[in-house]
Amino acid sequence: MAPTVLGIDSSTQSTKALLVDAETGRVLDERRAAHPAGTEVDPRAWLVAVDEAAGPLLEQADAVAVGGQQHGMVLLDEHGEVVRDALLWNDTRSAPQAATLVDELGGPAACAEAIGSVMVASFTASKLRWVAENEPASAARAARVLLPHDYVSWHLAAHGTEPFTDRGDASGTGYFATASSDWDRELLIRALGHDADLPRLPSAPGEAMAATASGAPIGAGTGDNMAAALGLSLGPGDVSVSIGTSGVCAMVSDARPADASGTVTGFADATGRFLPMTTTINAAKILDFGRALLGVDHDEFARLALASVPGAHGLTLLPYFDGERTPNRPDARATLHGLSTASSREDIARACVEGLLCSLADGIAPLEADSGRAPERIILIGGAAQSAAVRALAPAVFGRDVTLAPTGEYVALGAARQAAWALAATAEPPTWSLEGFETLHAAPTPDVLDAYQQLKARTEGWS
Ligand SMILES: Nc1ncnc2c1ncn2[C@@H]1O[C@H](COP(=O)(O)OP(=O)(O)O)[C@@H](O)[C@H]1O
Ligand SMILES: O=C(CO)[C@@H](O)[C@H](O)COP(=O)(O)O
Repeated sequence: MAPTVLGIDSSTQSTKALLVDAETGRVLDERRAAHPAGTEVDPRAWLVAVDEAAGPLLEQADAVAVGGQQHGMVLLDEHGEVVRDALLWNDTRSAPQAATLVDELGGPAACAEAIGSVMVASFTASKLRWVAENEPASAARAARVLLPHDYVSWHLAAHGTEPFTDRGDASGTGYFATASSDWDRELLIRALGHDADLPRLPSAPGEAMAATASGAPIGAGTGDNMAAALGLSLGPGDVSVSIGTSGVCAMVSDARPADASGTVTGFADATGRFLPMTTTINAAKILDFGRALLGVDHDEFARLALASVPGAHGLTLLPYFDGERTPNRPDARATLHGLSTASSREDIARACVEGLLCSLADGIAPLEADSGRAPERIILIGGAAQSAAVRALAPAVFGRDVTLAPTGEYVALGAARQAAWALAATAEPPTWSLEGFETLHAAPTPDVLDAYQQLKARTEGWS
């Protein structure tokens, strides 16, 4: 019988677990469990969720790996107990601390050179500095700092295992040097005020870092976006656009990014290369907000949006509801411009979908500029890629064809591929063929993006 592997996605809203055939990548079983809402969460809730979703599948797996939401700050004391709730990637309270750290490092260009990215509130280091300044007793108790996926992997490992991580997720902390692929302790100490234990890094991608109590190898795991790239087998010329809690545009690159403008974050990937990315804080929630406001379900919301016209009869939504990260406007709020008494429910739904897609178009353009070439494929994934309106309007707003990936859990699939890699102990991950991709065409609607850019420029400096 072919070996089976378990891939786990511990993302913002839920844990998803896939049991997968290690030779073909075929999904054999799938389970999920919800996470608590909010940007500050007791990390033990993720362990409850992983036990619920993955527990029944773990015994059947020959290897396992975990992809997790990036950047979240898990603080543990010397006994491994949780010091305070984890601050998540979408918690913007640490924006001033991020700006201070960037200054202390010598400005945006120096920061990008040191860690591959210009730090913003999402990065773990800025959260550590926030705790050091605002809750010094918690900072003093912190003996170990983990990322969400490290904490979940450690929970699955046999008793006595030292925590471990990978360079992909580590590159979102703000204390990992992407040039040397190693921790930068000076940056950790600068952020937290003292040294702390950090998880072990693999010496090569694909390495088995530990084993479960029953002896199944555990891969290093990685950040959810790095896992999605692995799950999609993202290749040169591909840009993935993920619409989950966050909106993420990503591509793989052999060159180490260091964008001093801060738009493109220069993370490492899970294969030894890099994953230049742009990320928004407001993505699927824009549609969740719209449909709650209109009191309809996903399907009816999509139907309403498609019943309006390009430009929603003059309605434009700048969707920075909970502050934004790309562009870096942590204190921003959303703006709906152009309402008249003739505006309809259909127009409001349309403005939400177009606002979401324009914010993603804003994320694709800098990746294109950075790589100096037009993407060959723009691949749509994530929960909100299931919306019929998103599917119909994405090629119109982006002004080019879009490749729709078959509905699936690509983060968990990528984690499963990493587990299969650890099991095979080969130099490269196994090749799994993906089928069922569909090309979406539409007539371009450039005026929609123009109106959005004008509103964005007009609201610069507003909060
Ligand atoms: N048919 C749909 N239309 C629009 N949004 C959807 C649809 N189905 C799911 N979603 C949204 O997708 C989001 C979850 O996406 P997912 O990629 O699983 O997020 P995450 O990985 O960040 O936890 C939720 O906000 C949910 O409302
Ligand atoms: O902060 C980032 C990327 O830098 C986010 O993409 C998080 O990794 C959360 O991802 P999702 O839960 O939306 O998948």
